[in-house]
Amino acid sequence: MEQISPDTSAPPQRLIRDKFVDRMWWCVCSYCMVVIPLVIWREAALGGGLTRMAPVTALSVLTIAVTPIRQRLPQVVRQGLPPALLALGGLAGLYSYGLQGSGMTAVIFGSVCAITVAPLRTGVAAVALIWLAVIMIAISYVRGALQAPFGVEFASSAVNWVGTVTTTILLTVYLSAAIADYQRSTGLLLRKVERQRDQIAALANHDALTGLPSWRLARDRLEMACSQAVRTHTRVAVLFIDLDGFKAANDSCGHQAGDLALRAVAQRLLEAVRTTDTAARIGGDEFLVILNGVEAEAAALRMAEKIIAAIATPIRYQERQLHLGASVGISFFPEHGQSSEILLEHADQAMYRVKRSGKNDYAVFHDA
Ligand SMILES: Nc1nc2c(ncn2[C@@H]2O[C@H](COP(=O)(O)OP(=O)(O)OP(=O)(O)O)[C@@H](O)[C@H]2O)c(=O)[nH]1
Repeated sequence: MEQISPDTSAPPQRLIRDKFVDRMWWCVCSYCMVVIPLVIWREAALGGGLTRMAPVTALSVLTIAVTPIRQRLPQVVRQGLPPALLALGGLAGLYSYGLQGSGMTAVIFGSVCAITVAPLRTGVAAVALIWLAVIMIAISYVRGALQAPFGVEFASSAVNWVGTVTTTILLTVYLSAAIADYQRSTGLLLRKVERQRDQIAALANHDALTGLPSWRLARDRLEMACSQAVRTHTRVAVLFIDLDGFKAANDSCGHQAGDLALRAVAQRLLEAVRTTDTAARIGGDEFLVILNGVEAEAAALRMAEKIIAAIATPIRYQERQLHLGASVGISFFPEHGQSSEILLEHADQAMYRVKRSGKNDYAVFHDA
């Protein structure tokens, strides 16, 4: 799996943009290496020297020269030079040869680069200026104020076509690769963000120690179970389980033993309930079981007995045995409440009744 970057100090968007700028730099550098001899060739063929393209040729030479030290250039220069060079070269080409050179290609790619690397407003302003210049050049040609220095004869010559086709292919290949890479990196970043979002959601919805759903997720499941029970004319049972003797086990054997006991209880609850039911940890030594589609109260009571028996089985910790019990309070939807909060509160009250009357047993909520 490709890493976006090992450097975690810089924001990922900047790392992706820096990578794109570097690819773009190589693209422009190779373009310059091909364009300089082609321009010289073309200008020599026309017999006009380097007069028209001289400033762009000089800028191209400068770009090639500073390529080895591009990382040390100020960020604004590193990001701005390649699109500026493409756009200026393109405009100079359009100005000099009209549509008979590869000027338009360079202008288009220069605009794409400017809008990709610059902040939105600057990019839009730069592209607007570039295209204003294109329109002015076009109007000058249409009105006859500007004329290409060669006629049909040169336009159909090998020199002109080799120059136009080569530079267009070069720009297309390099910039397409750079843009594809940019998109891939952005996709990777998005997937990373999605994974982290899922992890955060999982952490919020699950208890870190036991892996059981937290109250947050259990509440959603309880609400769904209640809606389903209304449709199927069944009931939902909420079993509030508080461990007995947990503090003593924790105090005598240590916190690690307590953690192990909590994980063991979670495992036993999962084994006791159906996969369609929910076992959750909602507090220190408090668990919740939600039974869906309960048809008769007796089924929930049998489940309470099963859970009490499962938790009563001693838990082995090193050379010792941890003995726990469970006090279980039960409430039913719809008769004991319409909302998840009320159902939980009533199951809690029933559980306290068990605690007060000797623990390790179950009781169903009643109003009295
Ligand atoms: N090891 C461990 N202990 C915890 C954790 N969360 C809460 N506790 C401890 O669990 C204990 C819960 O106390 P009580 O509810 O009074 O325990 P109890 O002995 O079962 O008492 P009753 O509920 O009155 O029967 C406290 O000592 C908490 O410190 C945890 O994640 N790990």
